[in-house]
Amino acid sequence: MDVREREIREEQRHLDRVYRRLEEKIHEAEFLVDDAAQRFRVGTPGALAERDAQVYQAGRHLHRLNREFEDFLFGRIDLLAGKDGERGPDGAHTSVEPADDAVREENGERTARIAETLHIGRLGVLDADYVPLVIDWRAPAAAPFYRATPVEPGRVVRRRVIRSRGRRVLSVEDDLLRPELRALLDGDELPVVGDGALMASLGRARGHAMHDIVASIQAEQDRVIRAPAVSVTEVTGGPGTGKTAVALHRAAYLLYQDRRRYAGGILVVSPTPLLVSYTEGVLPSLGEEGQVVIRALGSLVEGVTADSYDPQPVARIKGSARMARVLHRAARGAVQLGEHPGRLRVVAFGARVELDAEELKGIRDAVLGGTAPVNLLRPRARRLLLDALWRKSGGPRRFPDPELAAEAREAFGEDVGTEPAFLDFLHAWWPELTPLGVLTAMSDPDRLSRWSRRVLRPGEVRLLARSLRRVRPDGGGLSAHDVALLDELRTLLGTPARPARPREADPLDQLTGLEEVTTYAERMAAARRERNGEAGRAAGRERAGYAHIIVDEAQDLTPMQWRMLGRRGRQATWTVVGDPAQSSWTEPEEAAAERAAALGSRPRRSFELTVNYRNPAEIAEVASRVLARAMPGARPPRAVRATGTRPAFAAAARAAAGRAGGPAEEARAAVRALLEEVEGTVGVVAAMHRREQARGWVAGLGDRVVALGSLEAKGLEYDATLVVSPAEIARESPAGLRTLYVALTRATQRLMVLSLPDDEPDPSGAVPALLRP
Ligand SMILES: Nc1ncnc2c1ncn2[C@@H]1O[C@H](COP(=O)(O)OP(=O)(O)OP(=O)(O)O)[C@@H](O)[C@H]1O
Repeated sequence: MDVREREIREEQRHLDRVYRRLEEKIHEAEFLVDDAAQRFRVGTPGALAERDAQVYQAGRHLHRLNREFEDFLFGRIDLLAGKDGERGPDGAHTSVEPADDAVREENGERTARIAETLHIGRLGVLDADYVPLVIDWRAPAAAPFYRATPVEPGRVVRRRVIRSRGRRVLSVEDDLLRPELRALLDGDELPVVGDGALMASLGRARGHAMHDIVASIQAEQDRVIRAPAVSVTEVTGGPGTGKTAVALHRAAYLLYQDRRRYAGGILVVSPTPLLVSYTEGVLPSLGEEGQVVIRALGSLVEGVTADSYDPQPVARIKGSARMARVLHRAARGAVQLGEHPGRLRVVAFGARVELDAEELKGIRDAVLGGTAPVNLLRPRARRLLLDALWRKSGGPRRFPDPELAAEAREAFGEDVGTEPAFLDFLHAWWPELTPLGVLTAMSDPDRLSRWSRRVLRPGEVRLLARSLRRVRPDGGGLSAHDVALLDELRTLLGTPARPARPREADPLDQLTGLEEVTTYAERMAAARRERNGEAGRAAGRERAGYAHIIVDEAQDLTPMQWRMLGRRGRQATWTVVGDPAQSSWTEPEEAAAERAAALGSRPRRSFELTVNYRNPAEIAEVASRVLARAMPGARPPRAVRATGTRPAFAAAARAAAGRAGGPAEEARAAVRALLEEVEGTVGVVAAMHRREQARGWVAGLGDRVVALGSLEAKGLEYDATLVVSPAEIARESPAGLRTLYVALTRATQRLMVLSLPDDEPDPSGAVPALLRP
């Protein structure tokens, strides 16, 4: 038997032991759950609450264990003896540094004994004697698995990544961190198998979902993941440096560290729904669900989902901080659009009393002088109307005594203020406004031009009004940029108080311990309701604020989007990841100001990721030519591997570019070639205006192929990418070159570029002008 097989067998033995122990735990948990009802009937209330909490934890645990993780156990470290003999709560020794006598000189050789072996997995498992069988990847004892490098190995001699499927160990890959040592494990020399797990995992074919990287997190990434959650953690790094992966692992780590603190919920914000569906499986695979909500920017407002894209010039207007002023005026202007008779007539003291248009306008202006949200100003409007009617009906004259006058005024308010004539008028004259109602009211160019005087230019007003005409009363036709406007309007309008409805049990609250008084049975019932779909809503329900907010692709947020996020994170700590070189937003200073306002004056901690794990060096090199044009002087991340294959170039003739369907034949031929070359996915990226065309090109080529507009490619990756017409993508907006840089950095194996005549491909190699050195 060769070394590899023997080592696989050994890990298999350990995995079998782990599963046997898990099964015991599952039985224990089942027993506790089944037994719950009886135990409610005995004991003091305090003891019951405690048991109740235990049962609840057991139920959660059971649920997680039953999900049969794909690779429950994925790592192992073999360690030298530590400086002190102390053990942490997970049963492992805590010392990071080796003991002074851990390494000895024997026969001229440096020799050491492996004193401790730890297995790392998705959950911690102790055996019946509290000896750790598996250490949770987030536990302090697991940190050396990620942190140790040959330069600073600490106690780690060998790091092993174990790949398994279900209960079967498939392979092991080792890194030797102290190659200078002769290390002995149980008297035998420590065997080393394979040549590193990172390379093995990077070379693997990709699917349509992102995978966790727990088995191969690198030291610079680990430092971000485990950074203490001081107020704002900022992470920058070029394409493929693992920013998204690191952000998601950080969410899991924070929950593990302090579940109670983050029970307030963690919000992860992604730029597009495509990126949400690409990444949403990662946290469940790390055993974290429920407390983390992943939302696209266009779905941050409850009950609203953006389903369309704005052309760049429109997006620029909608995203601009200037919109805050326009919306302020629109909210206050829209309240004047209600249809009403133009004057108010009531009967008081047996006579008719009337307020004419002029008087009403005076009152409205006075009400709007208040700073409260418009819908919340209605009680003030009511009061000022009644005051005016009281004066006009001669009330003050009738009651010279101030005390009597006050009483009479109150009675007057109760009589007149409840008359149907008055109530109908008030509802029409001070209508309750909805954000969507105001937004659609802005689609009238004359009105919009009034509301945006001296803020937007006439051309901008026309563009914006035209774009808003697409929004339907049911909320259809909204873009992600409209959603930020709706959110701003929601704040400007306010929500009037409604009669309280009985409170639904919120599954998130259950984890906070705030509802300690609820019984286990109630919580199980809530969980059942959730499974039945009632509370898909609950999990995704809008919260007033989050405990931690993670912003992915932060460079793309517009000022209005930062304002929307800021409102959700007043009390939150933040992790903000992004890459200025990939920004498709054109006014970075304006966005920086709103970003600073959203994050507040809290202390910041910044990290930079420097290694590109996605693109082979050959692709990274071509992309860096565009980076040099887009941001002269910017440094691209260092690609960690090479494939030996250079990007391929093809050119379509002028006739193809102008055809109704675009260069369909050429694109299909290119995709077919790429499908032959790679095992996994192929992404076709074209300028936004060719998005629909591009979908047509790939029709019928199978579900390994996806076609996207340039702005949709953010954050995604494919084994092979076909980029169609760099020149068109670059011309789309003032940030077009950066968008092109994004498109060129999506591939993990192969890149092909299809040029149109405008790309000015060089006649010999078809390399477009923008991509030539
Ligand atoms: N330590 C790692 N081990 C294995 N794979 C990794 C590691 N770090 C990153 N990767 C892989 O590299 C790819 C890029 O990661 P990710 O998408 O998180 O990068 P990014 O910085 O967000 O990129 P972009 O800025 O282009 O969106 C992913 O396939 C990810 O799984």
